[in-house]
Amino acid sequence: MTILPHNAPFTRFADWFAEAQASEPNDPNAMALATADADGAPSLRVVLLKAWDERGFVFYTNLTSQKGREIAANPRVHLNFHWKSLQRQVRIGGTAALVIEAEADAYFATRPRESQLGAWASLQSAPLPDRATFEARLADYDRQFPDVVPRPPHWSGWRVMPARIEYWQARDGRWHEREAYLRAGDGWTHGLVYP
Ligand SMILES: Cc1cc2nc3c(=O)[nH]c(=O)nc-3n(C[C@H](O)[C@H](O)[C@H](O)COP(=O)(O)O)c2cc1C
Ligand code: PXP
Repeated sequence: MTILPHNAPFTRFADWFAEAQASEPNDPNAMALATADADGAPSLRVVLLKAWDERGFVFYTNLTSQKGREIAANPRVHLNFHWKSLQRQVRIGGTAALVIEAEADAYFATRPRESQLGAWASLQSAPLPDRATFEARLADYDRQFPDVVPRPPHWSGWRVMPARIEYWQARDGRWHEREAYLRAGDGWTHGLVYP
């Protein structure tokens, strides 16, 4: 079995992501994120990819949200990009780890003020009695932070460190091409998969 170098699956991601950024009309960085609760029940939602390199794929969220609590208890997650106009899918299975504080601070500082206030005001995934309650909380934080809005301690990034990456390209007759990379020590093994 051939062990490929550490960057092998990422050069393909760079190419496909660049093509998606050029061709997808909306949110080419949107990816479905699957988590599982303590009983193994899955849940799935879309998040935005905000950084990626050979270490992994980063998104930001509220750490007390459903996904945040599930990942803290079980860091095994799955990501899925579906670039419809390119008829491509990328599946990434791996383990999530929090980014370092400085990385989260730096990203949070780039967000629009409204989004920063939302990160404070939203008790993400908790029941909301009515919209006015959320708006009152937004106004409270707007007063509390008249200048710079600091990153809330409950808001940060997760980096999904991949163990398996699969590239899927649609072909006529559903004779699709699937190519999977599996982590093997410092490198990767690689092979085709029936469609
Ligand atoms: C295109 C799109 C991008 C989104 N990006 C994020 C994101 O990066 N982070 C986030 O916390 N929620 C994002 N959301 C909202 C999530 O899908 C979800 O509603 C929210 O995070 C609560 O999920 P949870 O209750 O499973 O934790 C996005 C939704 C859409 C449709
Ligand atoms: N948090 C929430 C609640 C979002 O809805 C999104 C994007 O829809 C994000 C975070 C991540 O994107 P951004 O940092 O660009 O707001």
